[in-house]
Amino acid sequence: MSENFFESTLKKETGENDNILRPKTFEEFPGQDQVKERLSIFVEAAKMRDEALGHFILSGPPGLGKTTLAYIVANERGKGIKTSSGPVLEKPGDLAGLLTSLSDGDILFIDEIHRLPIAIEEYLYSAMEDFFIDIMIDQGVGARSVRLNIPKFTLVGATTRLGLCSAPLRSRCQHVHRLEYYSDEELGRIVKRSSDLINCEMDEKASHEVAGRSRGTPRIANNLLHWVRDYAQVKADGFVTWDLANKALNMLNIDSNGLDEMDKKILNTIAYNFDCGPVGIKNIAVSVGEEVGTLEDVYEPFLIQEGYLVRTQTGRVISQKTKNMLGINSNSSDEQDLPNL
Ligand SMILES: Nc1ncnc2c1ncn2[C@@H]1O[C@H](COP(=O)(O)OP(=O)(O)OP(=O)(O)O)[C@@H](O)[C@H]1O
Repeated sequence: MSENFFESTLKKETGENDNILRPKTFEEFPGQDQVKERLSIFVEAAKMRDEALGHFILSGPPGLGKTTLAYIVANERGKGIKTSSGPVLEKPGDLAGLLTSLSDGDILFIDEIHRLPIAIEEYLYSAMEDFFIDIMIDQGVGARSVRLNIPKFTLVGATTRLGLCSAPLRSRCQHVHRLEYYSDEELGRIVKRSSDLINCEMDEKASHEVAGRSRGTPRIANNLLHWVRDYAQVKADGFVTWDLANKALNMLNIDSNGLDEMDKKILNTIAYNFDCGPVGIKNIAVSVGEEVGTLEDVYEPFLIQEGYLVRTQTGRVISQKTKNMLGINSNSSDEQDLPNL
């Protein structure tokens, strides 16, 4: 397995099994209790008034369930859902096509909404507020504007970077819901549910091991579960014991804290190449050979949340917890001699 296991696993869906594993109701969705409660009240109220839900944004790191929650809201409201993503919508016509294909009350889910081109975003404003868009037809002297009325839809935007969503877009949304990393206990429930759905037998200790190494992220938990199942099938009789899960996960170079090779590379780089920081994200990206955006979206949030990394005004620094883990004595003048992770 490559050192970028988490990155690749976060960027794409697992494949055919993924839809089976996607919860379809709030009830089936462990974790994110506050967000779920707020959304279920929101849905219930819209149902009682027989209205479209107000527009809202789901923000948080990749793989935490933003898309899944949008589908659940549509399902619980009894309406349809169409999906697209910010970078895919290039021309106003793309957006017009999507909007006119909706029915009253449907959800339009736009992933990576912070990457919508500004011209498209401006079209979206009148659609969100007054349910029409003015489209320009032809160019030059023959150019004219045509008004298209569109159904009363609900925009659900998903973003990993709330800070990059424009103020006009945010102000047109009724709520912003922030998804947090899952606890090991919640991930344990997700692993149990998924293993039942894919007919993978495992003992409780094994499912806790998978949960504990999943960086608080259901998508990773599901992908690790598939790997552990493959391993147990090839190396044993298919039943996943703790020992087999442990061996399978060690093969992916994921440690017991859920840190993978890239996490360790980032922490080591700051510690040994940049004197524990502060160091700018661009320098880290060049040193570890990764894109700035991936570091910011995928790696940093978890490292910060778990207290390994601190973001300061002058750059990133490693925390005391990381120094302890690396065996770096804060007072030592010769840190280069100390062991790497
Ligand atoms: N609370 C949950 N319970 C069970 N499975 C979940 C939960 N949240 C997410 N998943 C699973 O994890 C996978 C990833 O979830 P989802 O696609 O909704 O994440 P996302 O936040 O939209 O990610 P991205 O930002 O990359 O688009 C889903 O296929 C689903 O099976």
